[in-house]
Amino acid sequence: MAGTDTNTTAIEWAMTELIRNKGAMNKLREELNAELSSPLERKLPLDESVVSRLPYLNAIVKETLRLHPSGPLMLPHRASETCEVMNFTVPKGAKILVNVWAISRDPTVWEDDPTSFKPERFIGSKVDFRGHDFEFLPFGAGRRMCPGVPLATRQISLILAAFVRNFDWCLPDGKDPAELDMSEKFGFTLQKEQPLLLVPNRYSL
Ligand code: HEM
Repeated sequence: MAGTDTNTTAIEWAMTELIRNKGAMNKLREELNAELSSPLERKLPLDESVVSRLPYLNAIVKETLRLHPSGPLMLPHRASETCEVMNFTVPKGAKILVNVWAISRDPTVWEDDPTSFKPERFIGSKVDFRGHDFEFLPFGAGRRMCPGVPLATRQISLILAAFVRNFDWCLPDGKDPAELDMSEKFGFTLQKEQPLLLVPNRYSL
């Protein structure tokens, strides 16, 4: 998959959700202001060492990848042997696609309003995208899992933090965020059908 479309798609969906969910945007801004409060930190550009101190930002990245996994069907796998999975026979050589998109919204696993953007569900939760929690597999699992996880999560987090720390964002022409088109374009990566267009206004404390 590699990391250009995947990362930019994730950032676009995260900003879309933050514009629609003002409470989450404000909470992230509060976390950034509180954590990066020293006069020196306010002046310096963000670096990756801050990411581990920003739990709400981490939760936003996870919640974005839950609702909008950049690789909705992972990459195709092939069964090396015939095997049984939950009473289904998977014949040797079958091509396997894992529907990560559907698993991430499954109401039997994600009980609290699974189609809503709620980063709070990951606060205090041990569910992570390291491939051990099968209800949440935006980067796959096992030997062919995405090797770009550390780079992807740092890049996405840092870019989002810089966007929200330095700018107030709104939609052009006073458009109401509730009316944003959330249609998805299914493909190799899960892009927004209508690209997100936002207007930045400089913000400083
Ligand atoms: C939001 C960001 C990203 C997401 C959601 C993502 C997701 C995925 C997924 C689902 C797979 C298939 C895993 C499987 O089939 O088990 C994959 C494979 C892969 N990804 Fe990523 N990826 C992202 C970013 C990156 C980045 C930044 C890089 C590298 C710089 C990268 C490099 C790769 C490579 C090389 C593979 C193939 C691994 C293999 O087949 O052994 N990805 N990725």
